[in-house]
Amino acid sequence: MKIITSIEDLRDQLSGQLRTAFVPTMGSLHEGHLSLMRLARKHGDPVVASIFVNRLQFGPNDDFERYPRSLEADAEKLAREGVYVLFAPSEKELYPEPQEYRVQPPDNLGNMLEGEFRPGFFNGVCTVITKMFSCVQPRVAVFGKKDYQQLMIVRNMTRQLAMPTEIVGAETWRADDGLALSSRNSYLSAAERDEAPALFHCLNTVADNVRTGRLPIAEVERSAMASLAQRGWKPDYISVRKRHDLLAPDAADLEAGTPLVVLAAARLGTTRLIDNLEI
Ligand SMILES: Nc1ncnc2c1ncn2[C@@H]1O[C@H](COP(=O)(O)OP(=O)(O)OP(=O)(O)O)[C@@H](O)[C@H]1O
Ligand SMILES: CC(C)(CO)[C@@H](O)C(=O)[O-]
Ligand code: BAL
Repeated sequence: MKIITSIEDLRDQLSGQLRTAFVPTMGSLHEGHLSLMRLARKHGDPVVASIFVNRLQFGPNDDFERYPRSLEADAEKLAREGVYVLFAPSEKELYPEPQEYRVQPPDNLGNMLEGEFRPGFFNGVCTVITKMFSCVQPRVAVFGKKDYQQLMIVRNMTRQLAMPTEIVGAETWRADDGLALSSRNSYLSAAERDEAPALFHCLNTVADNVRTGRLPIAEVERSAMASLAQRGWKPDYISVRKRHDLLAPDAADLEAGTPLVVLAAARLGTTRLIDNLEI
């Protein structure tokens, strides 16, 4: 595996490649990331991964400085997965001047859920992904469903901007107790790690209650938020949405059996976790 830090070297290395499969990450790699590499291999060749902790998508009080970084261990894991190139640019390389040209997702999708609680987050994601795609020129790129709204926004962006990259979604990789793997899980204390699967259990309860249809959805969401809060969590949202546009379902949607997903974000101590479940 080649570790490349400059855009120019990356272009040289990948010139003439028409089937590149790309997996962008922020590093601190876990089994969920590695499952994305394996899926990428099924969709193209060579597989290119990136590691870049993108300051643009962090708010002023977010964990940019604290975000875990482990480039050497990450590179070993990627090499074992048969990744051809690891692109790991410095901030100076990717943002040599203030990034004034930005890619702004539409308000409806970009300002709800994660966008509401992390203002500017999706602007930062869309901007860095557009720039990464311009560097790597992938035919396919793989994103995890754990970041459900991000996957949808990136997919819509590539379609509306006619980018020549197909977006593939990967299932969420979980620990045996149900917790979605996430780099931020490393912030959890032992006691918090024991508590953390409650978020996924809560999503399952919501899904069960929506399926039975006995309670109004708003009531199901409220009671899920309350039960997490009672366990010491600080939930930002637990929300049932339509899978295709992430809008709240109305009675006609429920009647028609429109596919739904429940999305959640909550703080456990100082760690903010997100997860979701297709119903
Ligand atoms: N458990 C998982 N299963 C499948 N894909 C995942 C999982 N965790 C992360 N990914 C995907 O890996 C890609 C890179 O994500 P990222 O580097 O932010 O990792 P992360 O574990 O989500 O970290 P964070 O703690 O920042 O949320 C994204 O497409 C993300 O959706
Ligand atoms: C897609 C991404 C690598 C962009 O920085 C990041 O948002 C992530 O790791 O999910
Ligand atoms: N996993 C998505 C990137 C972020 O939370 O900043």
